[in-house]
This record gives sequence, C-alpha cells and structure tokens, in this order.
Amino acid sequence: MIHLKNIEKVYRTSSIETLALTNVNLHIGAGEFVSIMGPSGCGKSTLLNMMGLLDAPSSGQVEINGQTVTQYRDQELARLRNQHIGFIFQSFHLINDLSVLDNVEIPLLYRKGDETGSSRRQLAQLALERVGLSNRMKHFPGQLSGGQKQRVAIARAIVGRPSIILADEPTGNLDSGMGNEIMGILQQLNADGATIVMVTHDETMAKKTHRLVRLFDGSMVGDSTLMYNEQ
Ligand SMILES: Nc1ncnc2c1ncn2[C@@H]1O[C@H](COP(=O)(O)OP(=O)(O)OP(=O)(O)O)[C@@H](O)[C@H]1O
Repeated sequence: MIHLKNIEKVYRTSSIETLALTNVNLHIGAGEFVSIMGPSGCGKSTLLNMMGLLDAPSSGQVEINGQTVTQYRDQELARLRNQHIGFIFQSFHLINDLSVLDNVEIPLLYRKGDETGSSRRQLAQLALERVGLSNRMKHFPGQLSGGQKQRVAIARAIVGRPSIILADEPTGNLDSGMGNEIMGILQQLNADGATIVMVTHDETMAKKTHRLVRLFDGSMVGDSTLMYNEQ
C-alpha cells in the first residue's frame, strides 16, 4: 500500500544543509493503523509528507498502491493524492469563510467532472454524518469547538473515499476528552478499512493504534506491533 525504500531527504538552503531523513525503509500494508513518534525535529512530518506525495525524497523510492511515483510530474501526483489520500492536520486547516458543508465538499471539486453538484453535496452530508456532525452543516468553522473543527477536517479527508488517511498530530490541539473522541473516529474508519498513519507526541494516543514506528534524528529506530491496543 505505502512502500518507502531507502528514503533520504536533505533540505538545502544557501548556508545550511539539514539531513531530515536517512535510510528509511518502511512498508505499510492495507488496513494498518500506524503511529509515528519521536522528538521534535526528528523528521516525522517530513516522513508523512513523503507518504502524502507533498514532498519528494532527495533519493530513494516512494510507492503508493503499487505505483512508483518517484518520476511523476506534479499533475500526476496531485491526481494520485486526490484519489487515494486524505489529510488531517493539527490545526484543522479549514476555510473560515465557507460553511462546514462547503469545506467538506472541497476535495470533490478537484475531481474532474465525475460528480454533479447535488451528488457532491450528498457525499459531503454522508461524510459529516459519519463523524457525527450532521447537525452543524450550515455553521461556519468559527462557530465550532476544536473537537468539532477536527471532525469537519476528518469529514473533508474522507469525503472522496481515500484508501489512505494521513494525520499529522490530529489530537495535538485538543484536550484529552476531545482527543479521545477523535481517536475513536479514526479507529472506526480503520475498522471500516482505511489505512491510517498518524504522527503523534502522545503515547496514550499511539497505544490506540496497531503499530508504532519511532524516529530519531531522521532514522527509524523502532518498529513494533502493539498487541494490546486500547479501543
Ligand atoms: N522546508 C525546510 N527547510 C529546511 N529544513 C527543514 C524544512 N522542513 C523541515 N526541516 C528540518 O528537517 C528536520 C525534520 O523536520 P520535521 O518537521 O519533519 O520534524 P518533526 O519530527 O515533524 O518535528 P515536530 O515534532 O517539531 O513537528 C528538522 O531539523 C527541520 O528543521
């Protein structure tokens, strides 16, 4: 499903070179729920960005659903991203001037012509129902709690039915109650078949996933199956 082979990522500016990832080999199979942990600056977001085709490695190969994307042009990457991947971020990244329903519809607007306005609306409504927010469709992001905003962001991530969900500290801005609610939704999406990779600083949240990958200074230093994950 997601296959990273010998990934190295170097960020170069005129004066400094930062080795953000080195010798990363990681295979994530369909239906897994994986968390990525490690100290600040160790390369977690960089790794997630490689999986999400948002950034290219300096060397090595990225394979998504059997397609090696290393040579793909931006347009092909965007198409693949739109079809296969949903993103969730720590700070939600909602558009404040758009209603909840309009925010959730956004990824469908980038799909060429296969959905009408009313079917887009219907899919967005269904996605909001899945995250328990059908009673807030006409609200604007500013009228929602942090947990509700993150639920809207999850609805937006799943509206196009991607097989992969990438979440960068999805509970980082939430108190533990709301964080647990969000984890419950992610666990349900995983039980329904989505492959999920989540960056987190929170061991309690990581323990709710099936596998924990640890990074340190750009290298993978741990990869363990969590047998007794809490539901
Ligand atoms: N665009 C960039 N240009 C230069 N260096 C960068 C860039 N993005 C990230 N880095 C560097 O790469 C390293 C890894 O960054 P990354 O954001 O992946 O870490 P992280 O583990 O996600 O950190 P945090 O937990 O603080 O979010 C850091 O040393 C960072 O300074």
